[in-house]
Amino acid sequence: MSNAQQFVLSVKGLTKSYGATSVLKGVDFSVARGEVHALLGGNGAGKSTLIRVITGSATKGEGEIIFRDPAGAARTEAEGRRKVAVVHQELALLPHLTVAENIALPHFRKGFAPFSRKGALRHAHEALSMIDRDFASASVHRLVGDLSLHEGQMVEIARALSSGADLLLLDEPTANLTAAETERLFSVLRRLTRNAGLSVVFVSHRMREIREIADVCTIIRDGRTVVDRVPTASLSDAAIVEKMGQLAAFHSAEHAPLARARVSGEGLTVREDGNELEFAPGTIVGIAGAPVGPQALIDALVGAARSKRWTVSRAKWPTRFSSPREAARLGAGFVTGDRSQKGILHSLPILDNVLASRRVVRGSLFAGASERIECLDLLQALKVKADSIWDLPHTLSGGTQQKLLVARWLGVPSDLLVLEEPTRGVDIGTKKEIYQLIRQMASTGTIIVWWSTENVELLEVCDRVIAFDTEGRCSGLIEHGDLSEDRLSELTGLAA
Ligand SMILES: Nc1ncnc2c1ncn2[C@@H]1O[C@H](COP(=O)(O)OP(=O)(O)OP(=O)(O)O)[C@@H](O)[C@H]1O
Repeated sequence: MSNAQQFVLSVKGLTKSYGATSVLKGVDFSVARGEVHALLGGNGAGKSTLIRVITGSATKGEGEIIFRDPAGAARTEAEGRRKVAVVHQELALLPHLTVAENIALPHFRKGFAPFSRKGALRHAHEALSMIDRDFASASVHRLVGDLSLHEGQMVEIARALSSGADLLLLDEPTANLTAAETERLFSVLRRLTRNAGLSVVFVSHRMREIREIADVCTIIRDGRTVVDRVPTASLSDAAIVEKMGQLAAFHSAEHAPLARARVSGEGLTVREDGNELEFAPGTIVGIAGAPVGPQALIDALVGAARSKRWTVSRAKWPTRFSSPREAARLGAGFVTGDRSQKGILHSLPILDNVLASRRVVRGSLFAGASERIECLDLLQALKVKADSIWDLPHTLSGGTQQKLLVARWLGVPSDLLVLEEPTRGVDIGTKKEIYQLIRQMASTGTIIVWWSTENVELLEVCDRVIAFDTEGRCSGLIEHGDLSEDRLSELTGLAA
């Protein structure tokens, strides 16, 4: 078999434009059988667009896409695409169907195979058990619409893993997973690539995960391939960031001091049965652990709680906010981790997306000329490149949409800002800049509550971390000096 025939996928000179915007300008990308291949690049570089063109959900411009079977023979594009499974950045599940139906349905789409409920249940159970046996037993009958974002992500991954595809395209699959789930996913990927010859394309901005799982990498920058199939181990972090065009941002923020001057003012106390936590003004408080515990606390802090588990205590604040709107108006801001369903206003332009929280806080409804300037300043602070502030958010890449959610709260005077995975999908350079912007907010007295599934991020950013165990109980409070990944794993019950 020639070298080229070992590639399950070869893309050559691929171009793609949206109207006048040229997004892919001649991309080369080859994936060999049995490898995990990291597809890297800054926000807006063209990674998701490349995936969409490969899977056929977007049309291509120039160039060729060749799929090959295990014997090295070329397949037609239609045949090749049938052997590709994809996990997109945003969930693509059918909310009115059960978990089992969502996982099994693609297997019943060919020919006249009748749908078998029993077969679907068995198939879904086996698929989910690859990542989490307990979750498999507890979830197969549930409606997808009732799942949390994190649970939905597991279903989506299980569906791809069990699809029988030759090639898996995973676009930031670990964004909503805990460290333990990510580890389990990685061990399944290792097994399937080694034993079954599966090929995996892994898109991520998490350097540690890239190094842990990917044998080779390709880097795209501004729609062109700048690094083509290079062993990941042969490139340092700085070299990767440099190739992505972000070295300046990476270095300028890398050594930012954590220490901030003490801020005077009123803090915040939260209570549940037997627990009392005090948040001093200007502190960055991390939250770690499986979602059930952090979610209950966050819901109470932002006025979204259904249960009465946590109460909040601060002058002029009620013990329980009646709604997120009341919380925002009283000075409690929130960046949701569910970008697509709860964050982005899909039918409103970028301008309204950026100014949404200001409008709620100020009670204003109309965009004036000053708002446009404010919006452009905020976009500049986060280096958002948009053709026009009147464009809809779907014209922006996933990481860039995430920046809009963070921009919403920059400069809004808040006593508390709650962030759920605020750097989800954000590239390495911009991540560092967001850390800096949030530190600046903390230095003006805002209490920051930062939930992340990425332990290294908690270590880098937070003054203290509240840990929750897998049952959702508060299991400890760790000060910055005592923070370590081992300590976090111990208290959360999740492997680092
Ligand atoms: N439907 C669209 N119309 C116009 N421009 C688009 C559209 N979809 C994507 N783009 C543009 O294409 C470029 C590449 O976007 P893409 O989503 O492929 O980037 P990415 O590398 O996946 O980024 P990220 O890391 O943020 O997910 C961006 O500049 C984006 O604004």
